[in-house]
Amino acid sequence: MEGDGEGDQRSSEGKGNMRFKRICVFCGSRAGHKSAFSEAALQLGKLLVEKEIDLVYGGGSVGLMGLISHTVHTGGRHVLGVIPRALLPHEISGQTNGEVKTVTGMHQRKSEMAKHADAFIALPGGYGTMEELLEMITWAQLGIHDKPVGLLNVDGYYDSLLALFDKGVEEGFIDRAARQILISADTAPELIKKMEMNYWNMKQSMTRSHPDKVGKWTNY
Ligand SMILES: C/C(=C\CNc1ncnc2c1ncn2[C@@H]1O[C@H](COP(=O)(O)O)[C@@H](O)[C@H]1O)CO
Repeated sequence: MEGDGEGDQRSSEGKGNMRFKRICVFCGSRAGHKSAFSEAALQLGKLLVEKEIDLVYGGGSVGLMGLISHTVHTGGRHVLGVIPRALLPHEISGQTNGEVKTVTGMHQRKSEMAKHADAFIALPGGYGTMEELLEMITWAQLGIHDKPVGLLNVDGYYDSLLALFDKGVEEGFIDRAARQILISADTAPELIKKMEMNYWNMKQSMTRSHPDKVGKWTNY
């Protein structure tokens, strides 16, 4: 991430200078029933191109994954698809857009995706997307990384998941501070803006809670 040098003492007003270079997007291997989901994937893809941000994703061209990767790739940005060998056959995942990195399994895939990106965004999706999102939140909570995690809540798709997280706080299972790890918004421009603004706060709070991990964040 640019604007993130050692000793950078910018105030909150200066945080707008932060710029992501590569974002990892988790999203459905299906397109879902509403056109709003596909439209959101296309809008996020176009925004990444406009903001000169590269894409890391799960590889393949199925569902929303195909829409966003095709948009970013044809828009001229670098696309890295990280795909387990077992999902590589075209009949399972389709043609991967951009560079393909083949890995042995799902665990290696996630750490590769995390290593190559400086922020994460989840679009609507199923179990796979939710599992990837939850793992990145958990890793942030444990101090394994300090990268922003965003949720694009298209058409309220994730309202009940967000309500469950709030319930987790209310019932004492999720720390109030850890609830702030996940940044959500209804549209891609709003989400990326919030994530850029939030990055510096997040880094400071992670440094306070995990001083031993400073400088070692990408230690998966
Ligand atoms: C099983 C089906 C398609 C499998 N094709 C996939 N190709 C690449 N990556 C995938 C695939 N399925 C899941 N993933 C990963 O999980 C996320 C999407 O899962 P979801 O359950 O569809 O939300 C995605 O981010 C990938 O990293 C036919 O459905």
